[in-house]
Formats: sequence, structure tokens, C-alpha cells
Amino acid sequence: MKKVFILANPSSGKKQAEKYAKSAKELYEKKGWQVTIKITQEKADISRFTKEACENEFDILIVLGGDGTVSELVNVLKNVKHKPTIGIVPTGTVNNIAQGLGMNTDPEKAVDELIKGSQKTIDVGEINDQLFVSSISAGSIPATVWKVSKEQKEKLGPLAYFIEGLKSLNDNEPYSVEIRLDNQEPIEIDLSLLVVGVSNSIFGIDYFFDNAHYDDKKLHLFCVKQTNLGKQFVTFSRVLTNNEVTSEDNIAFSTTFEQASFQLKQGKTNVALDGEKGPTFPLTVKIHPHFVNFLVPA
Ligand SMILES: Nc1ncnc2c1ncn2[C@@H]1O[C@H](COP(=O)(O)OP(=O)(O)OP(=O)(O)O)[C@@H](O)[C@H]1O
Repeated sequence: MKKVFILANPSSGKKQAEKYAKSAKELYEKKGWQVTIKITQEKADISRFTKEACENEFDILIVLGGDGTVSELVNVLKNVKHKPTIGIVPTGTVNNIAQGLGMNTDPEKAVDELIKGSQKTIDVGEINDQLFVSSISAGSIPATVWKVSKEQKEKLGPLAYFIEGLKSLNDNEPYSVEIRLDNQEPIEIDLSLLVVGVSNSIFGIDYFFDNAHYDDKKLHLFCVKQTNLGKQFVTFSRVLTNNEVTSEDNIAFSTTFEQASFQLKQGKTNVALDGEKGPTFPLTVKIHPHFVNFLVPA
């Protein structure tokens, strides 16, 4: 009999996680699975319950939450002997990770999809000893990601990020970064945006890195150089309308790497990790290929 641990963050998204967790338990028990359900009361419970699921060797750990919850949970898996297979029921606001895995964004359908699903071994990124499952980013747009209030997120969903992002183009402060990719010579560039992603879906845009896959053993880098507001706007519009990210006038560029370092040479900027506040510069970033199994639609 499969041992299944359900971990639900009731504060995520529209606050429906507890409700869906209970209906998931009912459905999975009918299927003959042995189900334990835990509802988090605070952030620290995410790692506490994940450790419990690993120590007691559960086969499957189903998480009901958004990117923040999934990211917190995956960070626990770095130091455990037994990693359960993870399944996501996306009850967050943006749910990039679930989207990148091809999960249904309707939690009810996702609950059902996980029973019939298959397993996929996915890559994760590491930045200064912290794991990320979706992306890290630096610049005024990512800085707004964690400034977006819970209320704005509930009301506007992913659109809240876009609106705040566009507003932030105005107070874009220049910063200069020395980038060293794999064994290449370092380059120093004045940037307004730096994004490193594990999969295609970033900031709620599911084609941000069009060719990226969760199991391609690569990290994907997208940079926008410092330029005037108009050109930046055009570049972001291209990204948002699924056009080429590499613009003719070299304002933006994208590439892939396995390990890299980023050193801040001038100015200051914040780093976001899976939509939450991340570490500070200097950054050492690498891929962990095939780190953990996830349940994905069949
Ligand atoms: N009871 C709670 N249990 C767990 N985390 C909580 C709780 N209350 C507040 N939080 C906060 O919720 C954050 C995780 O929320 P999460 O990111 O999963 O949802 P979201 O922000 O709605 O979705 P998304 O990140 O996809 O936009 C945690 O980092 C933690 O700070």
C-alpha cells in the first residue's frame, strides 16, 4: 500500500488548500493509499512536516501550496536519506513550478491528475547553498515580486506582478555585474534584469524560456542590458508576447550554463528566489541534475 503524506499551506493563493487537501485525502483513500494529512500553521511547519515525511519514508508527498511552499519543501530534500516523490496541487497565486511541470492549474483537476500521473526526475538550481525550483532574478522587476502584497496577488493574480513590474521600470537603478559562465572568460555588463531559470515557466509566463525543460540538465540565463526606458519596454513586450528574447540591437541575450558566478561590481540590486526574497551578491549558481522525482500528468 502506498504511504502518502499531504502537506497543505492554508495561506497560499485563495486560501482553499485545506479544502482541497481534505477532498484529496478522501479520493486517495478510496484508491487504497494510506494517507496522513498535515495543515501548516506557520512557515516553519513546511520544513518540519517535510522532514517528518522523509524520516518516515513516505512514498509520496503531496503539497498544496504555491511556489514559496514548494521551494521551501524542496530545500529540505538536500539533507535527507529518503526523498519521497513530490506531487503538487497548485493552490498558490502564480504556481510557476506546477505550470512548468505541466500540472493542471485547477486544483481539483490536479488532485485527480496526480493519481493517474507518471513520474519525472527533475533538475533544480542551487544558489549560495539554497535550492531553487523555478528561478532566481535580480533587478527592479524581480524586486517587485516580493513587494506585491497578498491582497494584490489575491485580487489580480499573476497580473499583479506584471503591473508592478512595469511601474518599476521607472525606478530602475543601474547595476553592473561580472558574469562568469562555466569555464568562459568573465564579462562585466551594466544590467537592468538578470533571470536564471530551471524550466520554461517564469513570472507566470509559461514560455519565458521557450526551449527549457525540467530535465535538460542546464540552467537558462536571460539578461537585459541597461538602456533607455523605451527600449526596455519593447524588450519586455517581446518576452511577454512570445517573440524572440534576443533582440536585434543586443539589448537582451539568453544562453545556458551548468555553473556560474555573479559578482556585483557597481550599484545595488536585490535577488528574488522562487518569488521570495533571495540571497545577496556574490552569487554562486549551479545545476543539480535529476535531483528529485515529481508526479506529472500522464
Ligand atoms: N500557515 C502558514 N503555513 C505556511 N506558510 C505560511 C503560513 N502563513 C503564511 N505563510 C507564508 O506563505 C508563504 C508561501 O506561500 P506560497 O508562495 O506557497 O503561496 P502564494 O504566494 O499564494 O503562491 P505563489 O508563490 O505561487 O505566488 C511562506 O513563505 C510563508 O511565509
